[in-house]
Amino acid sequence: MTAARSSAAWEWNPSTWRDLVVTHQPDWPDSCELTRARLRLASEPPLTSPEDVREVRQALAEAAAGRAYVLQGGDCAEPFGVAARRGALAKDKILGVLAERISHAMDVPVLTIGRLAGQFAKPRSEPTEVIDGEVMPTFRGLAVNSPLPVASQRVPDARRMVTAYHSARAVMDDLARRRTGDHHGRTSRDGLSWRHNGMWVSHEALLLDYEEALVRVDPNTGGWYLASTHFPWIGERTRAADGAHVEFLSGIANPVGCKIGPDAVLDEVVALCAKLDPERRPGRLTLICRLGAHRVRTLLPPLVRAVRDAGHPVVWMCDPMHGNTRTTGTGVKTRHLDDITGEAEAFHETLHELGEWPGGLHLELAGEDVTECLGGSGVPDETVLPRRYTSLCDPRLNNEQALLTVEGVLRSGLPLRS
Ligand SMILES: O=C[C@H](O)[C@H](O)COP(=O)(O)O
Ligand SMILES: C=C(OP(=O)(O)O)C(=O)O
Ligand SMILES: [Mn+2]
Repeated sequence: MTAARSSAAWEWNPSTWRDLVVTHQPDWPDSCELTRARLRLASEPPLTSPEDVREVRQALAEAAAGRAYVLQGGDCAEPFGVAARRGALAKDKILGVLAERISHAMDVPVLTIGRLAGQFAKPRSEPTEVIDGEVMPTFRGLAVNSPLPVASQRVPDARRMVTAYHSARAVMDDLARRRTGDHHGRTSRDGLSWRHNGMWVSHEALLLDYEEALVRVDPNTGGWYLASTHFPWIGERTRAADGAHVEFLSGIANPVGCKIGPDAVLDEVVALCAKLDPERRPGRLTLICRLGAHRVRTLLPPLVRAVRDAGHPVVWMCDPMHGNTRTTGTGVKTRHLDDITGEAEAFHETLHELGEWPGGLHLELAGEDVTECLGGSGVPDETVLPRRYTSLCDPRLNNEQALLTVEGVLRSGLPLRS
């Protein structure tokens, strides 16, 4: 941290993160291409409006107050182009079905948020991998490199960030067209459901060169907002309270999320909350817990108490995917539906016991009949996994598995709104 950062006169701007330690950024080999990409992105139209960002924040405040539930889902790593557009519509459809089911059972409005229109960058455990005897950089999301198992294609290419933006924009345009054709009205609360027509969107704010270039000024308030998405989140690997990612998200007006994994230290989480939600505003901060099926009952209570004692009115959301990833004997990354439903159920029960509202569920789901996670009628055992395993990164739920996860949550004695 520089001396300037600790002084009271320090003021945030979209590039103050550059003074801090930044992890999980690609080693862009061509700095001229990087500069060109940043300038190009900075000149493009925003993908979201300050009004929409405010509306999502208000909706999340309802979830923080126990009056709404959030359903967030989509790919681990999003494809480009036509596949992204088809995928977004498939996700909108399944999230809508799940939201109706939850809303009906819980008697609360459900806010749906896609993991899309920007979910193009991945933090990885290892910088390299060996494929057919050749060492190559790991795939880090389509905004960085190609998933093809060819070493030259794995070199980071900053021009991909511009392609990512255009892919996201095509998805946003599709969703906007869908919205116009829908007669329910925005975030309508008629009937049991509360669905933003065409979904709100979110992604992990990992690639800070991309995100910085898409910060815009809200002409009504003069403040900054992130125009690459409605609801950015920080991943488990980049949530250091004094790190660059937290600094970056601390200055934008959007509601923000942060993943919390099993290694989180309570003091760190409290420091993180202080930095991201200094005004303790409902809707500003969502903690997306991914603790693992076998540890959630032990780890969640002290976490909830620490955040509550610090006075942050967060949305408590459950990600039952990332704490439950396994690799099969043949090297296939998968997740067991029993672990996923187990963590989701335990999360909801534990929050209920603590007198807190379980505010939502964060899923990696395909919206298609994939065979990536184990369980349900379609994927009874590991031999089925290779049949339709199309994920670019982590294994996603198919529609049946997603529905079974939701039914598990609803069976877990989820408290009805008081
Ligand atoms: O979800 C995304 C992460 O990038 C992923 O879980 C890390 O996976 P890895 O251990 O295969 O790198
Ligand atoms: C990388 C991800 O999760 P986490 O940061 O929780 O590991 C993800 O959501 O794809
Ligand atoms: Mn993932």
